[in-house]
Amino acid sequence: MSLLSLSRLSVTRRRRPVLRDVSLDVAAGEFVGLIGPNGAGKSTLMEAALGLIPCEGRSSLADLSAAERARHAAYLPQSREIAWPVSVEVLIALGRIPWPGASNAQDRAAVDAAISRMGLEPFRHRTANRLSGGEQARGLIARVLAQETPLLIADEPIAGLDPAHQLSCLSLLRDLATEGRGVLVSVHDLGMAARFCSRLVLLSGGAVLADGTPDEVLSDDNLARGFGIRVQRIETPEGTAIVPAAPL
Ligand SMILES: Nc1ncnc2c1ncn2[C@@H]1O[C@H](COP(=O)(O)OP(=O)(O)OP(=O)(O)O)[C@@H](O)[C@H]1O
Repeated sequence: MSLLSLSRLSVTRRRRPVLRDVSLDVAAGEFVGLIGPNGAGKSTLMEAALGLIPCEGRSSLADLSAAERARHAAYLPQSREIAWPVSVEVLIALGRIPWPGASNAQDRAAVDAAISRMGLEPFRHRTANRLSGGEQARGLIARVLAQETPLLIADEPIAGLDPAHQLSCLSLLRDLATEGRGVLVSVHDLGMAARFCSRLVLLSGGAVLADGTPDEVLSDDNLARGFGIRVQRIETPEGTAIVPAAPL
């Protein structure tokens, strides 16, 4: 079942095309990683898919009302700004706004589960915007989880997280996909993308350069064309680690 369908999305910014004719589907059960160099159009693709910026082409989310869309897709933007000095618990509970008919018990269960999944119990009553950068990032991911949507779209969810939390965050997102959600993330760490995502989409210059399994997409040729780098591949018990070795 498709949870997101993008057909020929194009975005122009300051009269410059930054996304060109991108078509992409995310099905239930898929963990799709968007990769590509800085400025490739990853954030733009997510914003256009969610209807947050004007675009040409079609996103299936555009057919939904704002309320329906918020119950279908949760979004973690790249900016980690927390505007108000609310507690972590209240910040996460904001993810329940799309569910006005939910009982208090359902809301509490969703918030408690999100706090537990992101290891935020010690921070529950702390003021969210006075936490460290990584702790704030985990609070915002928990807010996305509390939204309990079939589709999760997260722009660089592991940016700013320490290695242990990077692993637990991607492992959690993979588990959610295995449970039948659809997950679309952007990620810069190619090794982590290869290890956790079921499918990768490589964007370059606003267009899709490659779309397939991590092995297919992370070929030497694609990495040279997409990122202008040569990589070293190291076999580990957890799979192949991909280390950027040198610019070409
Ligand atoms: N608000 C904006 N106004 C004008 N141009 C923009 C705006 N936001 C992004 N761009 C441009 O659009 C292009 C794509 O940006 P985008 O943020 O989507 O890239 P990205 O792949 O997410 O990059 P990064 O890996 O650095 O986060 C870039 O050239 C960027 O300069």
